[in-house]
Amino acid sequence: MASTLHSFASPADLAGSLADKVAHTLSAAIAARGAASIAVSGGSTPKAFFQALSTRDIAWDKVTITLVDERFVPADNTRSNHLLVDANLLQDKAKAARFVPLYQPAASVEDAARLATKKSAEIGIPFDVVILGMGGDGHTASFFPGGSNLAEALDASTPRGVITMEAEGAGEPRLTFTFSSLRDAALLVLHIEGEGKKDVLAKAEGSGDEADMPIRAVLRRATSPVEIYWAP
Ligand SMILES: O=C1O[C@H](COP(=O)(O)O)[C@@H](O)[C@H](O)[C@H]1O
Repeated sequence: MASTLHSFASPADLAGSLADKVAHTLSAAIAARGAASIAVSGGSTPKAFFQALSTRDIAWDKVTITLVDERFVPADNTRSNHLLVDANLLQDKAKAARFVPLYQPAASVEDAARLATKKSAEIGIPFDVVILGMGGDGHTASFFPGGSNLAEALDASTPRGVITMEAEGAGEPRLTFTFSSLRDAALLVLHIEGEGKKDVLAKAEGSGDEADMPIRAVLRRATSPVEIYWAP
């Protein structure tokens, strides 16, 4: 599926414009179906976007928010993506939204993945909005190069849901939605910032194995157009 690059003069400009686009998409879904869903990424990039989105006028009580991936750590851990969303997105007007966490206080990360799959199945498919990030190693969500379950995660025939991932570059064991869960969002965004990530994107757009740069699976095989939002 084709991708479109949207470039902005600054991260603040990007955050405002992406917040407007997402708010519009969520509101359209609410008008059509009475509910809307969004799966967001963690990491350092989305903070300003989260803060901008939280101020937008949406019927937030009809919106379900979840994460595309999470570390197997509780929500009070400083590395938790849930904590980032709590502090920056579930604020202001967006306080009224429902949040479905991927982390579950289970005995193992595998048990947590099963529970997260069950709970997230209630959200409805496909997601209205998916916001992906990308690491310097070409990972997206928790699709890490060398990841323990990477082939399963990227296989389009793997059922929708949450699986586990362990990888050298990942730190803690991870929980991640599969590629099949994310590829068909009504609005599928790749949000990246900085010249370094633009170079990584250019490399990913070239030839090479998906396993080396898993973002390639999204760029090559997503069934929705990929809207790339970039600022220096
Ligand atoms: O590990 C993660 O990193 C990526 C990218 O993070 P960033 O700090 O480079 O913006 C993120 O998309 C993913 O959700 C997160 O778990």
